[in-house]
Amino acid sequence: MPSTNSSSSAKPLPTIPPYDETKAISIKNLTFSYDAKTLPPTLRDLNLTLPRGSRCLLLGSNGSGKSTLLRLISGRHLAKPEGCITILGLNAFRDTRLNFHRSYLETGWGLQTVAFAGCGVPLMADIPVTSMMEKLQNAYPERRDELMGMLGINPEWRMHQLSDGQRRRVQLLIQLVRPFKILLLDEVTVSLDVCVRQDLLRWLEKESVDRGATIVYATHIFDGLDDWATHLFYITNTGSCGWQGEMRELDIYQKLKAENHPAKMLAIADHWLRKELEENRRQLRFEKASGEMAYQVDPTDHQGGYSSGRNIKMT
Ligand SMILES: Nc1ncnc2c1ncn2[C@@H]1O[C@H](COP(=O)(O)OP(=O)(O)OP(=O)(O)O)[C@@H](O)[C@H]1O
Repeated sequence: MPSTNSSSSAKPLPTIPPYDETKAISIKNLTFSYDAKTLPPTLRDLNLTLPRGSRCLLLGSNGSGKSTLLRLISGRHLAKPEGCITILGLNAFRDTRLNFHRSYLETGWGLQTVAFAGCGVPLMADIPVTSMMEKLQNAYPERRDELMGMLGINPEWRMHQLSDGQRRRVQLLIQLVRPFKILLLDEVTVSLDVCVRQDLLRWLEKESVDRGATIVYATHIFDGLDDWATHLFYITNTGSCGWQGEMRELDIYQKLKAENHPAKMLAIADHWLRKELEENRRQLRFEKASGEMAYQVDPTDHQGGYSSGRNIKMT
């Protein structure tokens, strides 16, 4: 697509003071509850340090707190103790300079509107792709063209006529077009086709290698991620840290790599999350058996009433 503007039209971004590049993202003793008075903590005593240019996968079961952690890093929630999360050396919640250097993409911002730098833009209006956040797109014409090519976006597409996957490609274009230092991704590849997803992952890797962008990515889809991440952060189903560090420090990963395992990340996730699931099921059976739930188990059912439910009586 021909450029309509020169890249010099991009306004200079607010500068970030020099920071320790080994700590692009730094989290110290983070415990977070949505309502400290009535709810137990969602996240417990988390610590994480990510250097500039790292790509960190967030792994955890449903409800473990991945989105919550990403929202805290993105500055949408206030973390306590105050200042326990710093991004590029700045307070993740309070420092508005970060709005220009940090990008956050989540599944939920999906289909109706996209919030970007405080503006709501309809994603389903009868407008062409080129009119979506036009000024922003035109501020970075080379990057826009590169992204449009990579995402296979036709500039003539009209937003109200797009499929979910096509609309998500446009969302990615808008959120990625301004060069970011920090990128937070919450399961954003859902509904992308397999080729675009692979190309996006490669493009993200290039951003971190060439420009030193730091990326945190929460997902349950591990295709194409076996050699993508430099770091891994596993949140358990109690919101605490199950494992964190560089991939090369993770023994099970090295073992699977040596075996040439075809789906290393999937195997690691399955190994850890299945343990949690089995423990959950065991506790559920125990609670049922001890009558703590609204069920009673028929003592003749040697499966504890769990497997078929046929011998469970409602109290
Ligand atoms: N606004 C909220 N108020 C109260 N509790 C919340 C809120 N949002 C999320 N939670 C709870 O916090 C916990 C973590 O939710 P979160 O969405 O961060 O998990 P997740 O790891 O991203 O899950 P998934 O893999 O299913 O997307 C869940 O138990 C959820 O019910």
